[in-house]
Amino acid sequence: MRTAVLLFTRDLRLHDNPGLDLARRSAERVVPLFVLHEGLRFAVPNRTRFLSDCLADLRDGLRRRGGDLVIRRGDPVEETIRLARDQHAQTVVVARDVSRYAKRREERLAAACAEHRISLRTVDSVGVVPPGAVHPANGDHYKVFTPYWRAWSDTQWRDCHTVPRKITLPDGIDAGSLPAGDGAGGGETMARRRMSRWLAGGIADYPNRHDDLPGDATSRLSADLHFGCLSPVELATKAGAHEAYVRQLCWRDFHLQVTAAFPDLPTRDYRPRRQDWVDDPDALAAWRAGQTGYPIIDAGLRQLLAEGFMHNRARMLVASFLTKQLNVHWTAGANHFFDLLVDGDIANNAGNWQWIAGTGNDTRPNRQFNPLRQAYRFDPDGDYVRRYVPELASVPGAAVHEPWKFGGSPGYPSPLVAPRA
Ligand SMILES: Cc1cc2nc3c(=O)[nH]c(=O)nc-3n(C[C@H](O)[C@H](O)[C@H](O)COP(=O)(O)OP(=O)(O)OC[C@H]3O[C@@H](n4cnc5c(N)ncnc54)[C@H](O)[C@@H]3O)c2cc1C
Repeated sequence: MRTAVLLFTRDLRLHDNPGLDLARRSAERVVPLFVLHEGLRFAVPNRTRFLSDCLADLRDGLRRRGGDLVIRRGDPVEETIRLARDQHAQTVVVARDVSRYAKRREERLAAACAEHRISLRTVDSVGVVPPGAVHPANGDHYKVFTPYWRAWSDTQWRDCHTVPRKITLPDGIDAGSLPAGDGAGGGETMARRRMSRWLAGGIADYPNRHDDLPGDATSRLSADLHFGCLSPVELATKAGAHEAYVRQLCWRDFHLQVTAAFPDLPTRDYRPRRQDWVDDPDALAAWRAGQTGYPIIDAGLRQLLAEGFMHNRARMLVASFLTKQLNVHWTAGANHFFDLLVDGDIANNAGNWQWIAGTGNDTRPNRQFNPLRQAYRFDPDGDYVRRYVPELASVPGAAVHEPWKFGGSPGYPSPLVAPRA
């Protein structure tokens, strides 16, 4: 009987999983494996808690189908090869990914598999359209979103794979212990519930409400997509005619294909256009703590501290404030986001930070968001600010956006830089 080891990475689902489908087609016995690579920069508490839930849920789903999720700790390549050799596996399956870490893992896996005469098979599962599948005539990736969106919209998406009814694991494998979880809401089961609710409700209002800061009317599926608890192909297919929403999934693919072509995106300017960066540790510390004296900025940053999430509009405002008003380098802000976001994602985080900072794929690199105008527009009654900035909770209405106009509020700082109308 043939055996395949399926190395799960961030495709933690049974529905529409190309790796699982390929492993089952290439062998009668499948060893689903996840390797906890502890000490990685990626492994911050907010994400490891969510990941623990994802793994527990995946194990449950695999067990219900006769299989299991084998957990190992250590280097993913060494552990995969060790298990493949112990089980006399002929095949290892893994999903391709775009970060430098993932590419290096795949290269090392390919070398180790070749050394041990194991066949390595790779699949695409990270985006709707695989990175590199569409590219302009004169280059390997799209540098600007709109032409990418046109090309992306013209592609035929693959069909979704069905969920396997049965998975056969070789006998006698030690499944290993799950990391401790504490109910952070991760995992395919919860993700699919969130997706169903979203498709049946909120998505219809997305074009009108996606920027409604207090309304919190976006899908909140970013962490599910990041960990692959949801298939982006399935979500995009089901979202169908809701173009405004599908376009956001295309933005996700856009940053994936930029990162695939420029894996230094999280550390190096994509377009080194700016020399005016300022080293200001005090301003950076105030920004991180949500103590800038600009209520709309502080509300966003405090949402991040409290929830490990921030509304997209607030992400844009706080990033613009740091990089265009304080002139602090975008990597400082991106690192802070990456430390806290449950959906923290190399491609999306770096791609968006560079877009805002004017060093990335923006066609208008000098764009600045005026925090006051944006506050009145997207939080017209001040509810978002009052929710996250308790020092201002008793200030009624939109007056909350300019506390300096009524002499300030006890315990709330004055603005770090002079307000502009
Ligand atoms: C400075 C900054 C940093 C960001 N960092 C991240 C990050 O680390 N991880 C992350 O997933 N998103 C990031 N985003 C993009 C976006 O803010 C989040 O994806 C979104 O807020 C998640 O909420 P949602 O799932 O309710 O989004 P929805 O509005 O419901 O959008 C649906 C999905 O589309 C994708 N999407 C939406 N907006 C964008 C965008 N601008 N770029 C790429 N994909 C998008 C996401 O996968 C999202 O889940 C960042 C944006 C900015 C401005």
